[in-house]
Amino acid sequence: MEPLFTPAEMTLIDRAAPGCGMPVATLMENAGRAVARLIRRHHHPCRVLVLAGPGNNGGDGYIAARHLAAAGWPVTVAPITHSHPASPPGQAAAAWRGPTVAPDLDQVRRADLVIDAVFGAGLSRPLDPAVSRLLDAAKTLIAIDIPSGVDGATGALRGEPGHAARTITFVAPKPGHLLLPGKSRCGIIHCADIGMPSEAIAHITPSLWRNTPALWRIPTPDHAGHKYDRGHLTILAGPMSGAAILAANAARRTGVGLLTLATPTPIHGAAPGIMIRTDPMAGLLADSRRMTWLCGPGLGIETAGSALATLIEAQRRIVADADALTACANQPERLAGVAVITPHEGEFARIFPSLSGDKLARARTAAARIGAVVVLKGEDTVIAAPDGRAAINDNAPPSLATAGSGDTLAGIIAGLLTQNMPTFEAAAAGVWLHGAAARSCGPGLIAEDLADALPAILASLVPTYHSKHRPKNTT
Ligand SMILES: NC(=O)C1=CN([C@@H]2O[C@H](COP(=O)(O)OP(=O)(O)OC[C@H]3O[C@@H](n4cnc5c(N)ncnc54)[C@H](O)[C@@H]3O)[C@@H](O)[C@H]2O)[C@H](O)CC1
Ligand SMILES: [K+]
Repeated sequence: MEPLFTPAEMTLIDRAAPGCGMPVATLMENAGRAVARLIRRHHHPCRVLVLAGPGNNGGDGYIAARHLAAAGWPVTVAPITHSHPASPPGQAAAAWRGPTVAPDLDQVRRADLVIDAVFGAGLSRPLDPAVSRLLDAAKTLIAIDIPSGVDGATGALRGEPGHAARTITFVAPKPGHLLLPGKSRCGIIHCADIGMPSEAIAHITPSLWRNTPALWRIPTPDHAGHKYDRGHLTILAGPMSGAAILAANAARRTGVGLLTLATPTPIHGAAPGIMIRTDPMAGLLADSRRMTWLCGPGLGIETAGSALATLIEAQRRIVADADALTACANQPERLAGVAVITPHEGEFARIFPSLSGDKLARARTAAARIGAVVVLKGEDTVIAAPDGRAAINDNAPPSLATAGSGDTLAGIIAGLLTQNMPTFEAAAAGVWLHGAAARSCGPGLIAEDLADALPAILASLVPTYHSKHRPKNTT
């Protein structure tokens, strides 16, 4: 699992380090060396200017400068302000024997590569515009820990940070590396091991992770199982039946045993393996095996709203999307009892108009308020559980911004839930699978492609699945 630590949590870890036998100066030495090593690995020797701030981030910059200079690179340091001589960054500055210049635009323009070591975790107020101008003038900018001016906890911009080509952070990435708009300033993100003792890291119990397959486990069918063991998903279909069909196709690829489209009027064009039922919901709900339902895509706002209430009353496991969310505009209490909601920012704002703040905080607050997992979609989708756990997804390509993509995501999540995957894990896995499927399709993606791309992605996650189930070679 890949936890994400806020700057405040990172500070607690840093403070615990000396008590675990790891002085700050050694961590700083390791951090600066890691920065120099990564720069040498990814760039050819060139003129380097280090913009160094007053805190430990600046200290990392001085040490990176020393290691690059020792490797023969022409390096100059431009201190933005000076540090206390007795502090670890002050000592790192004192150990710098190379050229030091005033931070001005000419110096920046003369450099081929600029290291942003101005502020990291300690950013406490907006960046001075004069510093922004320097960072903005860099030909190639490499940020230490986080681009100066990006709030590591939220990804908000405090002032105008530069656009880094790469960012080298330590111990664990921070939420601000994955959340917009901060994410767009980080470039390629590297996380370096600086020898932080595990006892110091253990001071923090993570509740936020990068959404990777280490966070969840995809259900696999049992050898002796039958289709009912893999669950029965019912998807409500309405006037825009294509949305429900897209969701159904994706859900079936996740491995559900049976799938019904419940529709008031016959549907044409659905795959033959999909069951179409035109009887009233009450009849379908009489079958207790119909536990999991997807409500919303293409349904119509009024129908979705009343169907949602019926399903909640019947204590079903519900994924609410699209029209079911719009039906709850300004009335989040109508969602209490659902398992997962999958709003984009517009739908979220309609349901929770009074919630403000960063994306992570809003998703967590909403999840706690309605007692359901919230999948707040976007390039930086946040998955938040009512108990405070959250994940940030970072594998979604921009090609996913296409009609029917959201219906497909809702279908994938509902499909995993149908197979009894725990709710937070099913939502997180669904978001990741959706992104991975889109990536595997490449350019020209249409929503119909996503379901067909799922088997290869699933096989890559469960490598023993095929060999375990392939008949023995008898020749
Ligand atoms: N995570 C680790 O294990 C390690 C991280 N290291 C690096 O240390 C920094 C965090 O260091 P810290 O000294 O706490 O903060 P900063 O360097 O960001 O600067 C704090 C300093 O700056 C002043 N300040 C803040 N914002 C502004 C502003 N907008 N304008 C002017 N001045 C500002 C603030 O008052 C303080 O004086 C982390 O990012 C890593 O790079 C260590 O090397 C050890 C290991
Ligand atoms: K920085």
